[in-house]
Amino acid sequence: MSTIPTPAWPEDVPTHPLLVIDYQLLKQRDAAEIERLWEAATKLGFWYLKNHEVDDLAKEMFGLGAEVMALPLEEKMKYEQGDDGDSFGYKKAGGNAVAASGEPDTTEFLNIAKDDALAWPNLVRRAPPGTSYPAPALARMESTVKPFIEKSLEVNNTIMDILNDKLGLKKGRLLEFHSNEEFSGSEARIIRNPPTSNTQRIALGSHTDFGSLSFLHNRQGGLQVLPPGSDTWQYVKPIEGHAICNVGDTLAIFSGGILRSNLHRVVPPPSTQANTVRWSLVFFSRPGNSSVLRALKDESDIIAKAVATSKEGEEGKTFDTGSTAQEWFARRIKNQRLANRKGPETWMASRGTERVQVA
Ligand SMILES: O=C(O)CCC(=O)C(=O)O
Ligand SMILES: [Fe+2]
Repeated sequence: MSTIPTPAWPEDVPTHPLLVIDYQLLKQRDAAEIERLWEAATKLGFWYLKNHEVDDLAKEMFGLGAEVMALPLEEKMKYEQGDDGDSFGYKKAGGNAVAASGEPDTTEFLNIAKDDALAWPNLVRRAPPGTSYPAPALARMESTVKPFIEKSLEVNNTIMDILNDKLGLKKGRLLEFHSNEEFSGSEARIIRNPPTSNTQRIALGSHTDFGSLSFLHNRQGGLQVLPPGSDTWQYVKPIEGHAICNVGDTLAIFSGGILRSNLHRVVPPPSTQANTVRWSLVFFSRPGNSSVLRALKDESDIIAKAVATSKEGEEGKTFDTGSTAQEWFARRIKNQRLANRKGPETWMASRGTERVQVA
């Protein structure tokens, strides 16, 4: 899979530009680069990240993904995530709704818990081998998954540390929520989407990400964002060597809406890439399970001001969720699953900070 060259992006397809942020400059805490990151994280909530040092590890992960997804469905289903709101494990194509109508998704994915990868050779979140993760994932946990997760954590933690300081929080506050000492929903996800002749078919429904930061690697297009104030979905063009990073719900909530968790979805790749199997890979950083999701307004004047001036009834309402990170994820995951669907209300119950409802 990773050896088959990806057809070039069709230049006649409109795309939404993202700022390109240089990870090496962020590591040096370059002031101008920090300002550009801040602009990206607050306006759209998406940016490209270059020079991030994870490309080789991402390639290895794609190789692992190809091995896992080539297994018979029956074998993969032994490691299914289940219907109770657990994310780790395998999700078959068609397992989730993509909209209130209950239309099924077309992507299959494997989620591997950060906690399991870091504790390896122990498995601390999933049942023992045989019911935990498919054999190729266990075989490459040490050589591939663990290094990918460790490096992704380094990248996301660097970004989080910078955003923390810009938000006026005490040093290291956001990182406290994301400590390795507590179990969390943080996970690596490998996604496969088969080609389809139906170019309108939604692969992964409109959503905001559940956690704090997402670090995404893809080769083909198909990811779309709904830019603020627009009702037109726009492709994000994949650029070789550039990851795509985005802010999720929990950072939006902690920051009182200053950081933006933007709606996105996945549709089939356009024209030149339409006949290819689409692969993507994400590392999601999520807060420790017991973290209470609310704006940290008593810890930062900047956040307090943002909450005070936010519009009544819109964002303001969602900043005090009354929910822990664990409850937030379980609710969202559980209610996306078609096995749990009662009607459109199940989809509505799966929503996070999404402010615009798109059917
Ligand atoms: O595959 C992609 O490009 C995006 C995947 C995504 O949005 C997700 O898994 O939350
Ligand atoms: Fe997403």
